[in-house]
Amino acid sequence: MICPKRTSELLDVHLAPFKVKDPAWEIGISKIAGRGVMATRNLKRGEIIFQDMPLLIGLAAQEEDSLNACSICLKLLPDTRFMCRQGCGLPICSLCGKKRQHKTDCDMFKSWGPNEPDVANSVIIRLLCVARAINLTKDQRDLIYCLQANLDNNHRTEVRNAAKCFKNFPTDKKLVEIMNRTVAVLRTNGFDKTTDRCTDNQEFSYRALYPLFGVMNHDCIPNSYYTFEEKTNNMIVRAAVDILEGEEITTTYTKLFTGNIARHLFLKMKKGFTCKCPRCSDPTEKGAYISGLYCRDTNCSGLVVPEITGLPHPNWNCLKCKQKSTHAQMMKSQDFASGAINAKVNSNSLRTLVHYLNEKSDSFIPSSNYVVIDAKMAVLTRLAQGREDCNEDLVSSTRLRYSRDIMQVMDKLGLGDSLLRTQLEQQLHKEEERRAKKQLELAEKQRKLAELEQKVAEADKLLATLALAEGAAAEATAAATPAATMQATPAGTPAAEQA
Ligand SMILES: C[S@@+](CC[C@H](N)C(=O)[O-])C[C@H]1O[C@@H](n2cnc3c(N)ncnc32)[C@H](O)[C@@H]1O
Repeated sequence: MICPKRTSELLDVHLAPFKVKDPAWEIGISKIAGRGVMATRNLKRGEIIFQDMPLLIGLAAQEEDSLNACSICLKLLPDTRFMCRQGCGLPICSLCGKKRQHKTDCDMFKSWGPNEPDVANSVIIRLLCVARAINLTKDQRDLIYCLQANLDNNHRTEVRNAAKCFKNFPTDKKLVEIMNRTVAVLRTNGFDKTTDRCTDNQEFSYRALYPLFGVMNHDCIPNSYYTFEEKTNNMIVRAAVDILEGEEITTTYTKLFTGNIARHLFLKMKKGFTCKCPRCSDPTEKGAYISGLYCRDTNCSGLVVPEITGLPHPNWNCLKCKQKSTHAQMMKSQDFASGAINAKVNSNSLRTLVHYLNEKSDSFIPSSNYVVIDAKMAVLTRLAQGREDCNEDLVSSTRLRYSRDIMQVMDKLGLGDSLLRTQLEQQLHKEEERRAKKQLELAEKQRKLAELEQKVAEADKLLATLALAEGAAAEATAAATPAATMQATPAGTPAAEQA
């Protein structure tokens, strides 16, 4: 492990633009693993702990990504004529084509001679983030070397494959070593294909190295969360809960709503370690039962959860009847449920999906299971994009119900603040406001109706009084008419008709 002091010195240089008198963090020896980021004072939930900026950033350009995105601003471009005309093999927008960073990238790749410079090649575009390490300053390069690099047999493959796409790829051992090391550092500490960010529903697909963030260790219930500044891509890390002075500041490397086994496998395979946090040591995951499935015994209504063994295929136990099941048996149930729900998630009808989740899925999978949570998240995302085939009442009740369901899971897990919680709270708030406004409008309508009804009643009363008065007047007139007049009227013709 490189000493925390040297790491701090290099980080100070990197983070000079954000220098503050009394930083809330320092690099220290971690109880979790190697170095870690520690709180230098008590921190309140929501407080900014630090800002970080990318030392390296570039398009992820993975196979499933569209390649027509600018290699500088990372924004999606029209899907024709987006390649640089200078022959470097990089996609670029008209604004960024004039920037210094592009000139540096373009000169470097041009000198390597891409085989087909006019054709977007994912291997070349993906390499850019790594190759940019060559043009960093010595301090910046030292910082890369200072970060942990999990070296496996595969870490040289990326550069080896990229070399085949150029005519004059560097053979200088030092340059190739810098790139190979950068690949390993990016894999250990970086982001790849982040799905955390999107603008106008367009997902950013980039890989990046945020060095201070790279020193943060993982916890399945992290005590911090991050957001990004749109224009600069800078990262802002905040306290998710109150943090005490001296406590380690942790982040999560995995999705939060995955079960113990899936997280264990991901961390083992991708990050090379086994997490021993309290959530990973609790078969119920703090009572959230995210991996929970129904007992295979049809007479038992218990939930079955995996044993904590650290093995990828543990046995499962029913918490009620204590019956044991094999991993393969429980995976059959999970696969069946995942298949059924995902088929509905991928179908076109949002109404059908909501109906399925509300009325059907509970009969074969507990609502706490991650596949149900994922499906509810998918519904909320689709609702945020438009109403689709749902009427206003269904949209409103679904938003309220699913946001509350997901927040309940977060509370059970003990998750503090996060971007997701903020978004859910905003949705709930908006929905509650909308409902309150609708109720006010309804009350106003009822008030007006009551007012009208009262007016009608008063009018009726007035008419009745008038009618009475007219009747009385007619009677009085009749009574006052002299007998002579009556006699002068021809026989059989009422006086009124005459008039
Ligand atoms: C991004 S680095 C974290 C900083 C690292 N501790 C250091 O000294 O530079 C990621 C590596 O730290 C270790 N690590 C992080 N979180 C861990 C955890 N919860 N349990 C065990 N090892 C962990 C693993 O070796 C992982 O590959």
